[in-house]
Amino acid sequence: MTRWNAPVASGPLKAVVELPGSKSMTNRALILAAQAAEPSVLRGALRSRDTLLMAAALRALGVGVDDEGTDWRVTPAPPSAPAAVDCGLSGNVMRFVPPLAARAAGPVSFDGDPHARVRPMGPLLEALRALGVAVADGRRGLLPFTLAGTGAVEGGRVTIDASGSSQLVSGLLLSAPGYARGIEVRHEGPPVPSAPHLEMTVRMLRDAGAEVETGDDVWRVAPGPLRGGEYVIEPDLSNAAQFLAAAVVTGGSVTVRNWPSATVQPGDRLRELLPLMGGEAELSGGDLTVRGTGRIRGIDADLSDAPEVAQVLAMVAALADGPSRFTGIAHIRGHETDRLAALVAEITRLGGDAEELPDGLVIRPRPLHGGVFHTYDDHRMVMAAATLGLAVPGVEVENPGTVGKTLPEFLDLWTNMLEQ
Ligand SMILES: O=C(O)C1=C[C@@H](OP(=O)(O)O)[C@@H](O)[C@H](O)C1
Ligand SMILES: C=C(OP(=O)(O)O)C(=O)O
Repeated sequence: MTRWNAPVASGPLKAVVELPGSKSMTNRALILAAQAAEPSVLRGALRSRDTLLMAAALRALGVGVDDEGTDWRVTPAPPSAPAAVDCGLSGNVMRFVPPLAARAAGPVSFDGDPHARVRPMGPLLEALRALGVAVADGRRGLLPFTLAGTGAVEGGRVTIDASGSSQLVSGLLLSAPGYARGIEVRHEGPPVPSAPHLEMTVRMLRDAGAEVETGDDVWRVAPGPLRGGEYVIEPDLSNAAQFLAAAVVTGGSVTVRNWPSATVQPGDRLRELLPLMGGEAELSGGDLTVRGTGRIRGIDADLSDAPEVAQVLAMVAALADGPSRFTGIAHIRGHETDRLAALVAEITRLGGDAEELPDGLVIRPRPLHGGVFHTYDDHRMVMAAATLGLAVPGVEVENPGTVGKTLPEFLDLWTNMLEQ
């Protein structure tokens, strides 16, 4: 397995970064465009493992997807079977594709990377069963599984516990316009995380012409046609975390270009979170600039709305002048790896002091030293390690290529940021 020596910043950074498209928007646009009444084009689509797997899954179901370059063309078609879908390690693919594949007449099998086989799927599969779809899941509620649809899904009411992932709800909603009676999804259980991603699902469904009603832990999608057309994909703001954090860590300034002035992406919370940790954030002329002040402060933050930025913020916290507490993120134990355990293990390995909470972690800064930083096939562990490495010499990052999941150009962008 390859290792990458995370570069130390030689001083305060002054850099401008341009980021590729949002994974979550690209994957939603693909699923919606696949069901539309006419072809669509996605402008600024993200080319990464998770979006290419989504494109391949749709092609396996008979949808036309031309994923050359970053303007992707989708020619819709009713899902067809038999088909086999590789989910890789993508939560989007494993939760968004089955509700669409359920409409095919015949078997569609799903599998993924070894760790994908432990990510939560049960509530979604139970919901499909309740909607009349035959599901063969030998290891109940987990990958691999096979759906055997009849060519149509009746739809109707389901109640699920989506505390493990908001994607369990998003997946059901995104394909519901094609169900005979649409869907009503009710959540019962501990809070659903990642509210902005649910908002993204509702917005993108409505923009495509679906009728969606929302209430307290209940979502209704009416049956009806979706329109195709043009999807303009915003830059991935969750992937901005490490670049903007670099400004705070080095006491410099980093600008991310083309920051949307209004967005439902959870990464937009960086504008409020990084200032709490000692930076200053300014959105002007369509770009977001974060400036470090030379001081890094610990914080107490509920990250249930933005779990994707937890790992990078944990590294900033490990370099702060006081302790931090991050809560509301119990469910990230079910992400690409058990992210709470991984963060505690890696911070501790480098001499730090971190401890798991039932729903998060506490970090008490201590002088850190270099060493191998294990990344557990988790792209965001690589990005977090790079952030720490700016200030801690000798951080050797295991398997940096895993960034290909959402940002294949990460190492180039990082090096380029340091050389500006
Ligand atoms: O809907 C989406 O595109 C996502 C929802 C979130 O999942 P969780 O609700 O499991 O956190 C997020 O962490 C993931 O990266 C993408
Ligand atoms: C949790 C993540 O991804 P997913 O659930 O889409 O695999 C992520 O990208 O941080």
